Amino acid sequence: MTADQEKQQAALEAVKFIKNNMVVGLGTGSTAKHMILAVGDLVKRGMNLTCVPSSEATQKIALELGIKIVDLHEIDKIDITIDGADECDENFQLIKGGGGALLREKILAWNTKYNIIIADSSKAVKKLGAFKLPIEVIPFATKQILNFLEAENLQPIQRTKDGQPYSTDENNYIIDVDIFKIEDLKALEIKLLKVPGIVETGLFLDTTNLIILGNESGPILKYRN
Ligand SMILES: O=C[C@H](O)[C@H](O)[C@H](O)COP(=O)(O)O
Repeated sequence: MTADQEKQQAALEAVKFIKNNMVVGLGTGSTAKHMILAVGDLVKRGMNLTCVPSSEATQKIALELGIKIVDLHEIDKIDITIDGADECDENFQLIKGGGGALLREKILAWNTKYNIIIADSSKAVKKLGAFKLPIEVIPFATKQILNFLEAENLQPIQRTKDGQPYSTDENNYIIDVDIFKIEDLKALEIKLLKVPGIVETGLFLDTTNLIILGNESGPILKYRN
């Protein structure tokens, strides 16, 4: 089974949790794309769903499929959000934001009753951090934040695209840092979010309810108690 087949398998398993009349949060990325396609099929078959996209890219795909999209301010709470991850560990902690969508994704996750993460099996790790942690920052403060992260030994690298600073849907920049040696991720999160100009980090430490991993002999479902 290829990684992409595992992603699709996890996505198809996850959409089974979607029921009629739900408000559904749509994640971002290659795994989430399989899920959005499956949500499009549910809608075509007559299911009434209202969806909140986590990025401009996801919104575009969803609209092309005829999925009803609303802004977050138009609804109160999201029933279920299905999203991908760059890494997940055994404690339901995640690194997200490889595709730059971490800020809106985290806002959706925070405002969702039930969060499902879908991934191919390579995303499940013993310890987070082989994947660099994305941090979203305000452009005005980028230089000083890079200096701060350097002093913290986090080996910051500002993300670029076509030789220019990478810009998020919220017109911010991304700095990727190395957290592999960090033991206390909660303390790191608190420290980072205290820095003026750091808007959000790609650490999702306590929002996930269920992780679905693609697997050769059928999807693996890990429920958080
Ligand atoms: O910013 C991007 C998101 O956090 C994605 O969900 C994450 O990067 C995983 O993407 P993919 O499913 O393409 O590996």
